[in-house]
Amino acid sequence: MENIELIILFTGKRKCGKDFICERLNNQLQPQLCEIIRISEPIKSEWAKKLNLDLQMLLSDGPYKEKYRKDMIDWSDEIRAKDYGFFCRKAIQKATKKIIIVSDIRRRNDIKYFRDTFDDRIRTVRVSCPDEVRIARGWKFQSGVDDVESECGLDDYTDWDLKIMNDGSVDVNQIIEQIVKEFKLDDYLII
Ligand SMILES: Nc1ncnc2c1ncn2[C@@H]1O[C@H](COP(=O)(O)OP(=O)(O)OP(=O)(O)O)[C@@H](O)[C@H]1O
Repeated sequence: MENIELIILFTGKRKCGKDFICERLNNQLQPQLCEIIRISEPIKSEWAKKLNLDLQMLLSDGPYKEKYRKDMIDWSDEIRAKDYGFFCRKAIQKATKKIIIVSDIRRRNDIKYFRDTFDDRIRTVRVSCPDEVRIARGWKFQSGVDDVESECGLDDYTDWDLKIMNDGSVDVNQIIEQIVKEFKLDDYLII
């Protein structure tokens, strides 16, 4: 983890396009230098082990993960209550590259964990998108998921290094250019 130079934390509501933007950014950066990690990965792998489920299905973006989302939130919150950095630590421990993109920051304590551990190597990005666009992308309000801390905990957080509107009106290449410029990632781009 001493090797890490920069960790970019992405956050935003369900279906705002966090994962989409992170994948596009990562694809433009040199693979030996940059990687995406997901806090949901250790949550899902522990959950899959516990219930003997198919981890790959759980990791994919589809109805399978939605079926278990609420139960995973409730269960992982029990673990966080004892150790708020548990899943963040597990996720970052596997990282090996210099530039780390975290695609699914959801809580103030997630930011706190990274801030306390990596200090000025952290950058934060808030991705936004109107509800009607999220709906068009498959979002449907779900009680116990959309009205709990994992969705709303960062609604009134304001200390973002960068805010992005991903409503489809801006070309995603422009969004990536903006991120590269803001965080001085030019040296890491694929030439
Ligand atoms: N700018 C965009 N242009 C076209 N499609 C997009 C754009 N942003 C997101 N999408 C599509 O919208 C869907 C939801 O995006 P994505 O999975 O990245 O959201 P998310 O914020 O990671 O959601 P969740 O929190 O549910 O994991 C995906 O199918 C993705 O391809």
